[in-house]
Amino acid sequence: MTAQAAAGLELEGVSWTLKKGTSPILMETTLALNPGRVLGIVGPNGAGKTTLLRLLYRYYRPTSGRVWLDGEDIWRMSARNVARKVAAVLQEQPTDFALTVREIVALGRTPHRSGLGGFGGARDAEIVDGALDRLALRGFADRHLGTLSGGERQRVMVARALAQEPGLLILDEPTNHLDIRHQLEVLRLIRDLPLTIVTSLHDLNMAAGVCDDVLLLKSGRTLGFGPPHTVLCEASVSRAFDVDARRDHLSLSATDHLTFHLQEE
Ligand SMILES: Nc1ncnc2c1ncn2[C@@H]1O[C@H](COP(=O)(O)OP(=O)(O)OP(=O)(O)O)[C@@H](O)[C@H]1O
Repeated sequence: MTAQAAAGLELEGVSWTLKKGTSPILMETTLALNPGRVLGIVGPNGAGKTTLLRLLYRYYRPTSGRVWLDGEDIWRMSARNVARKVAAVLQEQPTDFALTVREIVALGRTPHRSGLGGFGGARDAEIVDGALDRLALRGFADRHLGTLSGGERQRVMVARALAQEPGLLILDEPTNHLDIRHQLEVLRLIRDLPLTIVTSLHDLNMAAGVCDDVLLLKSGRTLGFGPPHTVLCEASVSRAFDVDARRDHLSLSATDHLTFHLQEE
């Protein structure tokens, strides 16, 4: 259903400082992501994950460095063009509780409408229905958002982002509030969508299972960037989270699995 091609993303020495004279919340970060890749941002509380995501959807302007989207500096693009290319699903829940699920998902079409109002017509309706189907929300289409559970609302926000037909999808902890089955479904969706995706994740095993690349942050500093099996090694994870991390190979599922233990005094 995505009409737009996946976007290429590049960060070139991007840092962010709240106020002059204070230490950066995100230190200079450089990375490149080819179209269609899934990048996981991981790290302990306060590491700078949300800050980095905010820099990607043009909510924060970098203090230094640039964010390039398909070779264009996002601060040289119009806000509308960024909104056409980048969709974000954030932690904060919306307050549009009086709108129906279909109305919320249809809001995803807003950046693509031209002129004043401009009803979307048949194509918009088709895209909205496609997004509702993808998140198994057809049965909820006429319910008011305020009557939905936290997990159902989370799925509505993902559907709205898909209706936006972005080239880059930003997800802040997308599995929060979701039960195991819906977590697995969202992870499968992340793997299957032909989009470039940047997602913060607390669960490192999940990150290893779904991401092509991982960025490991601690106190705003990059501890590693690359494929999960390289970045999420025992030494780096132990250092980042101040724990003893152990990586075991599970022979039945042929996957690696991290477990964590408090360091001995
Ligand atoms: N606007 C702000 N004013 C003051 N401090 C801020 C602001 N934004 C971020 N910070 C601080 O910067 C650090 C990084 O915050 P950020 O929300 O990016 O971390 P995070 O990795 O997403 O954390 P968590 O896993 O707890 O959600 C934190 O110590 C936070 O308190």
